[in-house]
Amino acid sequence: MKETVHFMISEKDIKKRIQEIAKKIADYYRSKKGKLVLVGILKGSFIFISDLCRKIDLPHEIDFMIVSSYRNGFQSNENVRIIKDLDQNIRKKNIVIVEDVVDSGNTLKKILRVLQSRKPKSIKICTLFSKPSKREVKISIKWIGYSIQDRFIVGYGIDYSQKYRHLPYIGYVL
Ligand SMILES: O=P(O)(O)OC[C@H]1O[C@H](OP(=O)(O)OP(=O)(O)O)[C@H](O)[C@@H]1O
Ligand code: HPA
Ligand SMILES: [Mg+2]
Repeated sequence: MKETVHFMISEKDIKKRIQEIAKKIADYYRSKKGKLVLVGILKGSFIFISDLCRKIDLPHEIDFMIVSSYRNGFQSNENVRIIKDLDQNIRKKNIVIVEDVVDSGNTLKKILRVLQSRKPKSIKICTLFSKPSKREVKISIKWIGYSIQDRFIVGYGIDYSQKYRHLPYIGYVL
């Protein structure tokens, strides 16, 4: 049977929340030394990072990584592969990893291990959604848009089997 999408968060609410997070990020880095680089994890973060970066009132650069985890249906596991790496050297830079959803934490654990080894000045994580009840590894997240219960969300860049990324609001599938 085909899944159905139920409404969860409006476009207007997301925009407002992103404005708040962007201000917190700008305030945090304003007096810090070192270049600021936002690293979007594709594909899920493509809309979030586009909206977020335009609200961060500080000079910064944007880069992307593509990682793939082997999934069976709704579940990810610990095998995460880098498909596209960063284009730049991040040594001595301040890195903000921008994610759409942190679920088990396995994707971020792998990315953090790889990026830490390149000796950036700092690495912080910003995610629009976090599902604490699904966590399998401990990940420290500096900025969280929404902490949510265990629902499979879609829209605003986030997919179910590559569908629904284009929805301007957040829904969940059942
Ligand atoms: O915390 P985890 O359990 O690792 O899950 C979170 C990751 O899973 C999703 O990406 P996915 O690998 O589905 O690819 P996508 O971003 O291209 O949709 C999401 O965008 C996160 O990157
Ligand atoms: O809730 C979710 N939706 C889509 N992809 C995901 N990957 C981890 N959690 C989710
Ligand atoms: Mg992703």
